[in-house]
Amino acid sequence: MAQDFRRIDVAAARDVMSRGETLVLDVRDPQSFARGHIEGAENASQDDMTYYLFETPKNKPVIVCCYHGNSSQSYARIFADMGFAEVYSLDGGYDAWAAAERA
Ligand SMILES: O=S(=O)([O-])[S-]
Repeated sequence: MAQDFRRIDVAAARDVMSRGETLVLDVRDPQSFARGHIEGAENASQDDMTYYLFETPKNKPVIVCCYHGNSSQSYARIFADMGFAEVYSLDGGYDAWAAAERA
């Protein structure tokens, strides 16, 4: 049975990223991404998803980030359904990440 994705907060996302190579996929629009993003994140449109789904090793942790943590869950589910072992959706999205950075 496919693993489900997990929702994580900013602190937990930082923990995952600190463990090593993690694919952080930011699914926001390019302008928002250009204004600020999680260091090392890749900006992915819906059209880019096939590439990431097929070119990313299934054992690499994937964190999906959107604006507020809603649409990222749909993307995270796709990765989980495709057999990725560790898939996360960032709760609160980039808004929460940026707020934590400012704190
Ligand atoms: O607004 S959103 O969190 O669904 S991208």
